[in-house]
Amino acid sequence: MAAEACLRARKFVPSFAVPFHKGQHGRVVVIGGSIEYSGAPCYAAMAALRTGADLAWVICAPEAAGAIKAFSPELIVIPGLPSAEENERVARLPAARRDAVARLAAQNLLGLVRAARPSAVVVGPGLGREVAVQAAVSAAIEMLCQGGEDGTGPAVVLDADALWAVACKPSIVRGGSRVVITPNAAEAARIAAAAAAAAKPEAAAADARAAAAAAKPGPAEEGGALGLSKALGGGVTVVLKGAEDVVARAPVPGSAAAKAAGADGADGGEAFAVSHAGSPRRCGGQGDVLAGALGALASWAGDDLPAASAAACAILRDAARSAFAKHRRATVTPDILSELGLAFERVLPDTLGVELERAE
Ligand SMILES: NC(=O)C1=CN([C@@H]2O[C@H](COP(=O)(O)OP(=O)(O)OC[C@H]3O[C@@H](n4cnc5c(N)ncnc54)[C@H](OP(=O)(O)O)[C@@H]3O)[C@@H](O)[C@H]2O)[C@@H](O)CC1
Ligand SMILES: Nc1ncnc2c1ncn2[C@@H]1O[C@H](COP(=O)(O)OP(=O)(O)OP(=O)(O)O)[C@@H](O)[C@H]1O
Repeated sequence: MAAEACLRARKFVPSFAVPFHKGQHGRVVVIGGSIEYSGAPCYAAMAALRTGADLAWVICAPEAAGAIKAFSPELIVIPGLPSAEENERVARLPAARRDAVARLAAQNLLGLVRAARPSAVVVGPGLGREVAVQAAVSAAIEMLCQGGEDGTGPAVVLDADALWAVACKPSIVRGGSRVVITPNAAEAARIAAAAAAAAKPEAAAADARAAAAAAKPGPAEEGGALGLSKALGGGVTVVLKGAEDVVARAPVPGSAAAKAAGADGADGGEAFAVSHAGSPRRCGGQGDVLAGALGALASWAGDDLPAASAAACAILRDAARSAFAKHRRATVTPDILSELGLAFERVLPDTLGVELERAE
């Protein structure tokens, strides 16, 4: 199934045979980066570029902007998230006032996102969990997942601390058909517990948060990813990361896909494991690379986000394996970034569309 999904992905990768201008192969916006975590958004944005996107933005906390700019001149850096001072101020506000401030901050954030005219938005790497940042990003995710007025908005990839926002309020992704979430075992357990708590009659917003906080990671089996997509209302693609990555998407109840599946007596949806050989090294940041690579692939995938996800997982694993072969125990995430181009061609061969001159 993963091999079949990669075959699907080969069909939507843009070729270099056709003339195009800067931006047409992907404009990826990463929302993340805080004073503690400035590496994660860099890894995600650089992975989008190394996978083939033309332009990458990072919208980050003002305190992180200098460090992110210093990482690479390739990145367009916008200090558009609430500052540490703003986080302290908002944390002292009463809840109702906090919501109003969050809505305004979310509108500002979306204004910055729209100005970039993105093909994909990756939310979460290095975002942190400060109150004002989480409130603004949660409201922004909810708006992004609605897909814009004509339903043709950018693909949305939610990773790392954006998944904390989903665990606090699972309904923010409901109805999102061009949305991928990329939880590790801990993040999947939080979202599953929160979605189950939120589904109970008369559940309060605090119930989901309490259930998420108490959740413990369990075994990541295939039913887990499909079950998670279903618990989130279907339509959302889930990439459950682990020793093998499981990609799944349940149909939205009442949709044509759900009705067709129901006629067969099945629940429907798609679920498969990506077990492409990876690296034994578990240095931090590999999830960020996956999220950024997925941002580029999702830009081209239209509705086929399971195929984009399968390809991104296989490419990340292949690149990590190559990096480990060269650097062994010294492998760090930038080594994996350097391997993405060749890994892409091994996983999705014959997608360049042009002949390369052979070195003598
Ligand atoms: N250089 C940088 O800037 C980097 C920044 N980063 C940024 O850091 C932020 C926080 O991200 P995060 O992944 O540390 O947070 P979270 O999900 O709470 O995990 C911690 C908890 O979950 C558990 N746990 C984790 N994985 C598990 C597994 N597979 N299976 C089972 N358990 C697992 C783990 O368990 P423990 O280690 O305690 O056993 C612990 O309790 C985020 O913004 C991210 O982008 C990183 O990207 C790295 C590079
Ligand atoms: N045990 C494993 N063996 C091989 N590959 C793995 C293993 N665990 C994770 N991976 C690969 O690493 C990728 C990132 O997974 P990981 O669990 O490290 O994410 P994460 O915790 O979100 O990372 P980050 O450090 O960026 O926060 C996965 O997509 C998967 O391909």
